Amino acid sequence: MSILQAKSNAISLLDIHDVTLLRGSCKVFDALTLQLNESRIGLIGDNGAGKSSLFRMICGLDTPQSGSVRVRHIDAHQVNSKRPGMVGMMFQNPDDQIIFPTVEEELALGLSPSGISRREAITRARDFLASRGLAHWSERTIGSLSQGQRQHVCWLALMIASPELLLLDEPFASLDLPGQALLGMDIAKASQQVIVSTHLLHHVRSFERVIWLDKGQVRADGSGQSVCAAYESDVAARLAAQALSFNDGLPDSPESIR
Ligand SMILES: Nc1ncnc2c1ncn2[C@@H]1O[C@H](COP(=O)(O)OP(=O)(O)OP(=O)(O)O)[C@@H](O)[C@H]1O
Repeated sequence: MSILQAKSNAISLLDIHDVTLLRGSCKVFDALTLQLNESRIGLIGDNGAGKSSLFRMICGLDTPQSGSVRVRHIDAHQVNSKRPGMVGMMFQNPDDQIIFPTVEEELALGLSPSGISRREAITRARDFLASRGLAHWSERTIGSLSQGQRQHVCWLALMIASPELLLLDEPFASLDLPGQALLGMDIAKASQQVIVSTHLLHHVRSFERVIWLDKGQVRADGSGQSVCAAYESDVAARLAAQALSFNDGLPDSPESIR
């Protein structure tokens, strides 16, 4: 099914139950439980809150020490073997995602679960790029692309692969304003379940559900409008408190000394 088709009612069920996750010596999640059924879900929170770690568990890259992560009733660590191509992740850093030296080869990789020949996959990748006005990118080497262009390639690779569940980790971070708008429109049109982690709150404010993670815990969970507003108020309060304590620590102004 093409990602460009109108939004359908096909919604994945994602069940995270009582999960504990350690990364190195860091306990990222402790008894985390979430059921994620909405078609658009935003993940927000400070650096280190656990957003990427949640994605890594869902796509089976990290296995929790206890609890379970099930995607459409399949254990996350078995998803790749049982249903190849069911979950797709756009990594925060394009260099963690891109494997092949050219754009068309990278896009063709996403078609391999369909079992078509490499030649056919390359042809489809070229056609897809042409349909996006990017025919001139086909044979471009990844090394010749800017950071934002690489991020764009990562999104194109997910689009052509068309997994049932899309996990987008900071997908807007390096994109210019037109690129952000285009990606926002692509996400809005996608037929799949999409979960977006971002620090750019306007991209998820209209989502039906946004989860604010705070040190691995769910701090707020509700409509995009309400959760983004709660997070912004908290950040504003923290900055105000920090400014106060900073001023407390400053030496007296010359006027007050006189
Ligand atoms: N490879 C690692 N080894 C040890 N600890 C890690 C590792 N990767 C992440 N962590 C820790 O896990 C916690 C969650 O990190 P994570 O990358 O999931 O946060 P995040 O919310 O995605 O942050 P950001 O907004 O900066 O992308 C942090 O405390 C981080 O320091």
